[in-house]
Amino acid sequence: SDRAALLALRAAVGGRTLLWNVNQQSPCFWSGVECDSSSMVTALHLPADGLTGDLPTGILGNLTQLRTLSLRFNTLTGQVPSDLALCTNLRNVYLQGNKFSGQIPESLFSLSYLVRLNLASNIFSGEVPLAFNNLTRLRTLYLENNQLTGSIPTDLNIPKLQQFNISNNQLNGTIPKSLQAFTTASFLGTSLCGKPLQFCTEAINLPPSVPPPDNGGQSNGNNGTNIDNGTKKKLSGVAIAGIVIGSVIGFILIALLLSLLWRRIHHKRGSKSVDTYKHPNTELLAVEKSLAEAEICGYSNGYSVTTIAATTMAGGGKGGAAEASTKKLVFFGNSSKVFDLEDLLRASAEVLGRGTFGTAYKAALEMGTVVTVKRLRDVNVSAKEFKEKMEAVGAMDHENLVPVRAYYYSNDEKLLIHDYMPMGSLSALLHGNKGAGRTPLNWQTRSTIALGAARGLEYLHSHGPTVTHGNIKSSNILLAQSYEAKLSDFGLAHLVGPSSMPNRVAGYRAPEVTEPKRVSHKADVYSFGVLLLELLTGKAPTQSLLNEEGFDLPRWIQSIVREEWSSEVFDLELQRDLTMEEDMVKLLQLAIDCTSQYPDSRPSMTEVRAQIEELVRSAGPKGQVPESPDSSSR
Ligand SMILES: Nc1ncnc2c1ncn2[C@@H]1O[C@H](COP(=O)(O)OP(=O)(O)OP(=O)(O)O)[C@@H](O)[C@H]1O
Repeated sequence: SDRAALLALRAAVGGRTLLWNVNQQSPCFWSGVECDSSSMVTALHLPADGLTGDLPTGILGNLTQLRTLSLRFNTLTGQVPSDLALCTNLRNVYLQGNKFSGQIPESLFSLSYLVRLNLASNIFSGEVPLAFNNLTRLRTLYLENNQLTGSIPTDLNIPKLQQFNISNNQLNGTIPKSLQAFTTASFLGTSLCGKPLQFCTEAINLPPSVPPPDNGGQSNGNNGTNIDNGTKKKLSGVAIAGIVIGSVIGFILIALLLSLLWRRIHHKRGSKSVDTYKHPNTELLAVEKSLAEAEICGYSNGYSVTTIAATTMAGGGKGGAAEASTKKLVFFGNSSKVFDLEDLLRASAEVLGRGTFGTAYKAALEMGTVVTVKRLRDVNVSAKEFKEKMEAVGAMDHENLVPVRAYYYSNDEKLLIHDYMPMGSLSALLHGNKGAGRTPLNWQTRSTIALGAARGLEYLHSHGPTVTHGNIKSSNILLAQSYEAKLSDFGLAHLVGPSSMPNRVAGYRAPEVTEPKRVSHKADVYSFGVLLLELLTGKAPTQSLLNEEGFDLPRWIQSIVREEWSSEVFDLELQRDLTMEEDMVKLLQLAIDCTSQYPDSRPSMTEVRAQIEELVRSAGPKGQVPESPDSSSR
């Protein structure tokens, strides 16, 4: 009967647009249809599928196992069919962006499992029913952009409601107590009054016992003015005193700040680069100490600026500058040899950070080229093996990989030269700057980043079962303009010994991986799944270092969503636009599949890439890649 119901639906509203293969006996393979193990339809996702016309009664009610119904952004008209009440398992109903009319359907109020209901941007009219109180599990209710009238019932109380919007309706009266915790954004474009809105007029809240104005025929406005005048006179004295005291305190504070600043500058001039010794990172401390001993050329962005020579060969290493002059940088493939080792050694360099394999520097060459130099440590392989591994790495060429330009090998120094990515890493973007200047990362940006990273990893895997990344994590996803993701550090996991794998990688590592040099495709998929969870939740799996009990992102997600999908898991920046929630839930499900305990249950990167591509394509203006932000605002 599920199959018959779907065919009836297609005949009624989607004859030309739903391209289902009706020769297939099971509807479970039709696009937008999901089934359970007994082939009962559990989800119907037909967003923006060109469905038009009235939805007849007698169709949806047959889908008794339906949990999710998404018909958003079509042109469906008329009333929502009353037999929806028969779909008692419904959790999620997304009907926004259609032309449904009439009262808010009664049929919804018997759906006691309902968690999400989106009726926004339709033509629903009439009053807001008190029967919403029946929906004791409802967490999301969107009713904005309709034609609802009257006031919201004072006794309205939906106990679990977390997301609510009723903006742009013709509502008036007072906001009920149970909704007062929502922000003004939930009530814009209405004539509602009371907390949290600030524009309630006194007249509405005046108790009937307030005595009439004693100026007889004068209007309320005049009365208000009289009261105001009295208050103003009293306040102005207090205000003046406040301004005077405030100014004096302000003046003293500014004077104190200036004197502190003057002392600091004076102190710095007297003792050169004292700050470099304050860095909490011990390796930086050592490097910076050697920099201070060598030659400090300047100080910018809080990082020491010196030359690569000072940090590597000329910094007292056993290899020394003499060895450097006899060795050469080895460039890859078509990379034009625009600089040589001498240029690199003379380049001014900033420490970018210390990673699993060594320290990364940003090096600005005299000719203007900017590159990243990674100074590898704990690489105990022969020159021949190093050369072979590097050649394999250098042969990888894909737009979602950070290009490796060249390498340098001597007994004491191993350097890797990459293109510098000025937009930094995904890790910095997600977890850095949480303050006022932060640019929120919306769904479109996050899904675009996920897609780029998936394509890069799929490309690596396409070179055979032994070619893996081995260290997928957010600091190894670097960003080019337009948030195009590029994987860095590929192939390095095969060069270092187990001792070099610090605990912080553990949050991404698949449970079966015991030897970091042996990471399978499916182990990469696990790490990629953790990365997706990080993108969706905004939480770093590496938090295990800060928390004694550890923070296993996949386990945490599973504990929350086992019963029913919960929007709590999504990063707050994603929760601002829940119109894409359905897609977010799909990506969440994909991430859960990737982080399955058993490698064989995880999808391949080709499947993962294809699914993310589908999500990006269905997001808003078809698959558009977001604009890169103005660099000055970063
Ligand atoms: N090509 C690059 N362009 C811009 N920033 C980079 C580049 N390569 C690395 N970085 C940044 O420099 C810092 C140190 O990088 P590095 O790769 O050494 O360590 P990591 O990514 O934290 O750990 P791991 O060594 O395990 O990959 C990181 O914040 C990284 O994002």
